[in-house]
Amino acid sequence: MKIIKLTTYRVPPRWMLLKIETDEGVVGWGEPVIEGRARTVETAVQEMEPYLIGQDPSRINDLWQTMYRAGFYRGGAILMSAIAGIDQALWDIKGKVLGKPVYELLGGLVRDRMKMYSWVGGDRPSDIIEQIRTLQQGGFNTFKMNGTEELGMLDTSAKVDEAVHRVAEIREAFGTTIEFGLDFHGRVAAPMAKTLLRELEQFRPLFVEEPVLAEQAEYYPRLAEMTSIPLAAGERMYSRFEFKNVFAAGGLSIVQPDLSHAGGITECLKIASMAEAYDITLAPHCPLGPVALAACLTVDFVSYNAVLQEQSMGIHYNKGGELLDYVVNKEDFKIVDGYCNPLPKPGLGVVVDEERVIEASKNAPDWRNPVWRHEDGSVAEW
Ligand SMILES: O=C(O)[C@H](O)[C@@H](O)[C@@H](O)[C@H](O)CO
Ligand SMILES: [Mg+2]
Repeated sequence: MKIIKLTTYRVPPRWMLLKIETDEGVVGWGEPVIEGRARTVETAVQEMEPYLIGQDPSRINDLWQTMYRAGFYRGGAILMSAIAGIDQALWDIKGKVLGKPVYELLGGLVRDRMKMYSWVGGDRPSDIIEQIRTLQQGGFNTFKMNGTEELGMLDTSAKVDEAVHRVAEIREAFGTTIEFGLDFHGRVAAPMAKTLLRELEQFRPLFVEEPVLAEQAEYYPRLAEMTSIPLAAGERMYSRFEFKNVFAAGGLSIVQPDLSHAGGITECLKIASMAEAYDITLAPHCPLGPVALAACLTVDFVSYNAVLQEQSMGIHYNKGGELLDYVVNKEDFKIVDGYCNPLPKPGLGVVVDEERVIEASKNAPDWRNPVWRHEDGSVAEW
């Protein structure tokens, strides 16, 4: 079997799907994308083609290593997202050829169902209580929200109170009948992280995500020393070569690689097992589409330390497109009592509605995240 064609489709709300075709008619789908840089990743995928066209798609390990090493420069959000989507599609092909879901090729299920969580509150966390109540009725009991709005590197007690008050209201309304993570989203600089973590400690959030920016990872062990709140990070780290330093330094309780940013299934499996050696749990990042989610679930169902899975149904980014818009087998993604079952179909388990994808790609938006500014006019972390 040989790879004969790669086709990318940028589709609403902000995703990109990749179709890899073979000379024997087996097709694999992947989701290579960096939110807000879809066209850049699309070019990176195209630049990977010389390593792939004419090659045997079953040799995923050799193709992965070639894509990673042969271009001399390596790593980073763009190249690792391109490799990620291609890797997902290659695993999809392998499973389809062998007639098995990919998790069966990786040693089989380590659990029967996977715990999912849902975003609430949007970019500027609001209406959270109502949104939690609605999602609770749908069976969710684990949520995530932004911990703050814009925050200066050094900001006021009033801003700290605002963040703390929001969390106090949630605990007041729901007690411990729900759990929630707070995503600092890189908006909190090291000087403010300590203050916020100290003030939030009493409400026991399930985790605080990106307590500081990934480029400040040396703070993770220092912050972990002063709080019992589990610290989570990983969506802006792109290979095991980045994660190894963070694992060795300590401080992270939850690692959140993104299956569409960190080299795909092949790489994230390695990251997951490295994390397990450090007693770090796995909660793959996934505010993206159905192929990315299926790739996450593939890794979740074979990783002992997988504890939580993000999914994008109803997320504030999904304007103009929803998680299941482009799949035929919607029922396979059903979430019951906050859990998702393994996807039973061969490959990644996603049946892509190709007509819908092609149609939607005709007016793909150039999604960008907003540019926020502080009161003094300087750019703010979004
Ligand atoms: O935890 C999450 O889902 C992420 O922080 C998410 O909000 C961002 O990755 C966003 O997709 C970037 O455009
Ligand atoms: Mg996040």
